[in-house]
Amino acid sequence: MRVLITGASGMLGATLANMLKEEHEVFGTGNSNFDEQPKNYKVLDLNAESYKDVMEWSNPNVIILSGALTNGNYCNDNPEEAFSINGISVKKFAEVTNKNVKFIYISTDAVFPSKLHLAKESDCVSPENVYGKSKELGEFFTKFSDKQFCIIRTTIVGLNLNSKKRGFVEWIINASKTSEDIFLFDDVVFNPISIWELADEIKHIISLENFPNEVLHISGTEIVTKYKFGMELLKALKLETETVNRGLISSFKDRAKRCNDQTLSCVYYQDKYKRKLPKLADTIQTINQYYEADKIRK
Ligand SMILES: NC(=O)C1=CN([C@@H]2O[C@H](COP(=O)(O)OP(=O)(O)OC[C@H]3O[C@@H](n4cnc5c(N)ncnc54)[C@H](OP(=O)(O)O)[C@@H]3O)[C@@H](O)[C@H]2O)C=CC1
Ligand SMILES: Cc1cn([C@H]2C[C@H](O)[C@@H](COP(=O)(O)OP(=O)(O)O[C@H]3O[C@@H](C)C(=O)[C@@H](O)[C@H]3O)O2)c(=O)[nH]c1=O
Repeated sequence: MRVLITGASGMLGATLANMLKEEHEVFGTGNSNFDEQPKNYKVLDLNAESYKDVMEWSNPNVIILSGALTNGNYCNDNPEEAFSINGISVKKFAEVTNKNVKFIYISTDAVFPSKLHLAKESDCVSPENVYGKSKELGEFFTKFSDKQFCIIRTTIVGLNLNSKKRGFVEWIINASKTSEDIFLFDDVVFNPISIWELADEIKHIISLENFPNEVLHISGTEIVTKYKFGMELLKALKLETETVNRGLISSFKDRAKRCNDQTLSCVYYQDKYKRKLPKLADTIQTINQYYEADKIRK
């Protein structure tokens, strides 16, 4: 299959491109070039008027829409840009593709409000910040396109293949290595899945004879606070935990509102598709495996 992945310079997209290339012809786009970029890679600004060149080049059977503005504070300060990149871009892809092309839209727990614990696919969305609202718009254009679609809501953790980037996990690791004090939220809960484990699920979904055509929650099966996650991660990686402090999201006033309950129920997906999603220890073990492999490579 020919698979186009947007956000292929990002944390999830770069790993997806790497893992899917074993079975598919993969084409990736991102907003900038990077040293580790895959073979078939082009810069495509999702704000651009036309996506024609990229569509002619990749001619995909499946498009994985992973490209997004993910910085919640930046989205709040720049709502038009956030709605354009995270939402309207999906409409533009729908307009330049025929109805046989399948869409997989990567969405987020942030479409739900804090008051929902273990949000289900059938629960009403009600985002609390611009980032969440812009992802809700992306879901809308995915659902109401003429394509077969799968919207995956998730909460991911992992390492960046793109050495210019640094996410949540790298932030915790680097702080430990440089003895920088950090405050991890002990009042925010989530059920994380690693990018490699999620990529395996996406591989499975692409291989299905009957494409899902629905919203699916795909994440880890255990709930932790961000603080506990950070501590468990550092212990597994045999790194110092001394500079990790308990923080409270409620004391971070100067930023876009975030939910303190980011949990997603993955029961429907596991039951219907007969899949076993990872426990926290599996997810941390997977990160450890890629972290060690990276150390050896470097
Ligand atoms: N990280 C998380 O905690 C979670 C993420 N998600 C969703 O998962 C998906 C992947 O997230 P993640 O990999 O962490 O994101 P990253 O922030 O790591 O990567 C974002 C990607 O989008 C690209 N992008 C940003 N702006 C533009 C633009 N104007 N035009 C084209 N491409 C652009 C970036 O390109 P460039 O590198 O050039 O800037 C990059 O490739 C997203 O859709 C996100 O909403 C869902 C739940 C949790
Ligand atoms: C989690 C956390 C963040 N922070 C600070 C640093 C960090 O750069 C900033 C933003 O936190 P996060 O990166 O976790 O972003 P945040 O917007 O909270 O998390 C989200 O990410 C987006 C992309 C999603 O889709 C959501 O599902 C969600 O996981 O807040 C802390 O100081 N302590 C913490 O424990």
